[in-house]
Amino acid sequence: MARLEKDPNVKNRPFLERLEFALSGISAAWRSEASFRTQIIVMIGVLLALLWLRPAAIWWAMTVLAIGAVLAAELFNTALEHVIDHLHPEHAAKIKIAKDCAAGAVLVLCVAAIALFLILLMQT
Ligand SMILES: Nc1ncnc2c1ncn2[C@@H]1O[C@H](COP(=O)(O)OP(=O)(O)OP(=O)(O)O)[C@@H](O)[C@H]1O
Repeated sequence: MARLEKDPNVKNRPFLERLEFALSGISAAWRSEASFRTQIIVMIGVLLALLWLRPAAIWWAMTVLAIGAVLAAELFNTALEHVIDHLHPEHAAKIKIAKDCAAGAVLVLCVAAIALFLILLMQT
């Protein structure tokens, strides 16, 4: 297996190339994860609702943070799944706990984001 930390062709590339790696990760998650696609579509709906409701700037800031947190957690969850499936494709009780916890982290942030949106609706 290639050791990436010693490979000058992979580590510490220029900013634009690292940006391309990051966008490629987002694109891979979009293609492989139905939940990531659902979250993005829901988030677009939430942003359209904000455009219509025109709440105070603080609500925009909190909503954008909540959206970013949910999508970032889903990307971490997807990253973890890929690493685990590559390193240990077999069924294992510990892997179930690891994957369930990662999915639980996404769920916690989704519930918090939904709660934030409901509070916003009650305030406007
Ligand atoms: N190798 C494994 N060993 C034990 N349980 C596993 C394993 N792979 C998956 N599971 C179980 O199946 C669930 C779903 O698996 P996985 O996370 O790979 O699929 P997913 O549909 O992409 O999930 P998510 O909606 O969280 O992205 C896990 O949360 C875990 O409970």
